[in-house]
Amino acid sequence: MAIAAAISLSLPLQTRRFSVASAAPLRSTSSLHFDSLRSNLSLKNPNFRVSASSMSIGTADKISAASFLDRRESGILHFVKYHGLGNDFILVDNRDSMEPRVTPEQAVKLCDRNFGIGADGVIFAMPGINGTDYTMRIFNSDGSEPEMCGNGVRCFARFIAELENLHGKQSFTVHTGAGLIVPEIQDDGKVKVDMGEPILKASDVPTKLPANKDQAVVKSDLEVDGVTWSVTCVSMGNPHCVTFGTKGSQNLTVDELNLAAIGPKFEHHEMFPARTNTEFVEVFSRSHLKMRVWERGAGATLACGTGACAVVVAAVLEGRAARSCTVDLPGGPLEIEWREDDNHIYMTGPAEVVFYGSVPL
Ligand SMILES: N[C@@H](CCC[C@H](N)C(=O)O)C(=O)O
Repeated sequence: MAIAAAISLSLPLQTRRFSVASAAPLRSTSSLHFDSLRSNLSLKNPNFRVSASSMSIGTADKISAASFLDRRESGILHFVKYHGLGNDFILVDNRDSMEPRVTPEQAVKLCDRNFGIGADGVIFAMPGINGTDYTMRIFNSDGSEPEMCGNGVRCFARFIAELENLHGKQSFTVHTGAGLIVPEIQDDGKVKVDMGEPILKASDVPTKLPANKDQAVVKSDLEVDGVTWSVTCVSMGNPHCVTFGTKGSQNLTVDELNLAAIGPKFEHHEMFPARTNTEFVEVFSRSHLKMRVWERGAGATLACGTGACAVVVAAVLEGRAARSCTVDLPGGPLEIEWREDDNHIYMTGPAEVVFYGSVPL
């Protein structure tokens, strides 16, 4: 279900007033509709206020995504907010330029859940390079720029399908900091993504932990705050540290973890020169895993696509799971397959519109 909002924005500091009726995704039939949501919103205005007077179920007006985003008033950013299993992003149509329309500092403000739109990151749809159809760039909610985002690229695929007539084509190529990524929109609306090959060489992850299996770091000891964790390091273009628990312990119960306390200690650990995303994993069976994630640059999120891929790679390398798994995340499940024939990882999951909106920059 998509949530569509009718948003009235008044901009007291700039004495500008306009209203935006946000649109449902073109293919949606009915949606949760925020009626009379009125807000005073300005990213330049620290006194950001929102109040909702009523909420009802209804069929949202159908506005073309392309025409909505095509408005080019200067100083105004039109965006669509999407989520993939609760990992949420502000999608920006940047197809006319290789220069992001939002700076890292503005991204931090836009992502703020109290004073901004609220998101885990800002994603830019840009012209393709090196023969690809598109380029995807992303800023984390702390303003840093990661190489890749798995849930983000599923949202990106749905965003492109809304913006452009793909002439029945369901798949296209995307250049990212992690190389070539190929999403494919399935008939059920889910997106299956060829995420490429995992990188296991320690110095390329990167981690300073010494390699202990070929060039990889598998089931290695990592001391965090006086506790020895057992970790496997995997890059999906971006770095991941995967743990199934502390050294010699039984299966982890991930719901019991104090993620906010332990997560930052992994993220900023001296063994990870580019910081790291960290996945804490519980094994239900050889094809069913559960994880919680602390993301580099975003903190605890409801899902991480690259993280789920890294988890399956680590589980296979540690002999805990088969190559095809369902990975449960706080926001829902992802299907992950690490194929033996091409060494590529395939991730399948949903991507949904949350709302359309506009903000002054
Ligand atoms: N949530 C994303 C990963 C986003 C990037 C990450 N925070 C990083 O800095 O590497 C996903 O779904 O993969």
